[in-house]
Amino acid sequence: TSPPQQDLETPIARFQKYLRFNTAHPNPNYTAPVSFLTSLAQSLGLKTRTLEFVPNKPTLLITWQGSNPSLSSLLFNSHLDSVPAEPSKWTHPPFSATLTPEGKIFARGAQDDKCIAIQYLEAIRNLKARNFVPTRTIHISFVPDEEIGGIDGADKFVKSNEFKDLDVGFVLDEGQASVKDEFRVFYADRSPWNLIIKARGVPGHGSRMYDNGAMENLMNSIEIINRFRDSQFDVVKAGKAANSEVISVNPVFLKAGIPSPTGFVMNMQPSEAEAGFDLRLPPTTDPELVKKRIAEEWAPAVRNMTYEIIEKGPLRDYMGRPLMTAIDDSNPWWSVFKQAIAAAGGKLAKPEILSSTTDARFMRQLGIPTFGFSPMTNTPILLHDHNEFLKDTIFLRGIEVYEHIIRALSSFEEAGSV
Ligand code: MET
Ligand SMILES: [Zn+2]
Ligand SMILES: [Zn+2]
Repeated sequence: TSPPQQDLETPIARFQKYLRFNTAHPNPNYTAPVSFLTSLAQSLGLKTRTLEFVPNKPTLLITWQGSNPSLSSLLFNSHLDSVPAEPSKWTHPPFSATLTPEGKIFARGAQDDKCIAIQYLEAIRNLKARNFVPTRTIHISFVPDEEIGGIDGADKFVKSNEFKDLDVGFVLDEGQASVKDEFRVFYADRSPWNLIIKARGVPGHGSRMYDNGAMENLMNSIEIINRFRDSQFDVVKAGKAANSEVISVNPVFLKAGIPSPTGFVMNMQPSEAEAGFDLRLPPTTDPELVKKRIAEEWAPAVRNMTYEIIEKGPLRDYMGRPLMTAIDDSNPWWSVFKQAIAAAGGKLAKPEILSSTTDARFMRQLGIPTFGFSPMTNTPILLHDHNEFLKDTIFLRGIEVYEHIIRALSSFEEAGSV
């Protein structure tokens, strides 16, 4: 474990220091980590800028100037925030960044995604120490609010004039751990929708059986939604598609009943009942078909149902195309990226769609080729879980991988116009 007066002389110590800032929702502390990252970047001779599109929600932008400013730049993105943690369910406090004798660093954010933030900077430190000079300019962004949808974070950043001035040609954002020896790379995310369905119905005595009660109407809908969920999950269970290639719909809250001081009134049937769902749509999904299904089957007016869909971000790019980055010869960055992983001595798994969602969708919306990548092999997937950890050896290896990636991408001159 770490001494109380922690020095910052090693990459692991700097990673631990960053992990100790509590940037969990609902009250993330953004000020302290931004000032830590700012001084870290300045000690490396990098230019820093803090942009504040919404008060108290800073985006930190770090720049390593390239030798040829006429080429488009590279952007390495990560988010400052994390999901909450329940300390009582953890073996080590979630913001202690405890390093165990077997080299595991326990912290909320160790995988998602504070590892890449420090790895980007450590890779630059090492490249600078070897007098490497990038041809393309390299930007690193640290954005707020990814975990709550990115509306005040990456979305505002990519739509700003400051972003336009960066002339970004290619983006790397976070990915996900790999349980195998191969690195995973993501060319698309699923898009999130929040769905709230509300039933109204005939109220009445708890003892009566009658048709068209609110609870009955809601439960009918839940059964229908669950059948759809099964139909999607069966495809995955049969091995015909990955989790991220089907539509997921999972109930996340239920709200009904007439409250009483001891809980709920038990002999009255309520006139209203509500349920909330997390939906994730693969990039090629036709949203109109899903909306039709919701209107006609999941929350039909004939069963006294109403609904609200909250689309958390874009589904299509500015040209109306699905938000997918090409993984063929039409995207020159793909082959440069592949070569960089090979040069690092790594193996790359088949590119995937990410089951969850990242800020990459906002960059893809602009048509900028964007991959999701977090260099974690042989690591259990613990994002949003209890006891999230990353092994020191995996973290350090990731720095080397980014050195190769930055070297290759920033020296790539052919794609001058992309
Ligand atoms: C709702 S926007 C995405 C937030 C988070 N990264 C998730 O996938 O759940
Ligand atoms: Zn993340
Ligand atoms: Zn997350």
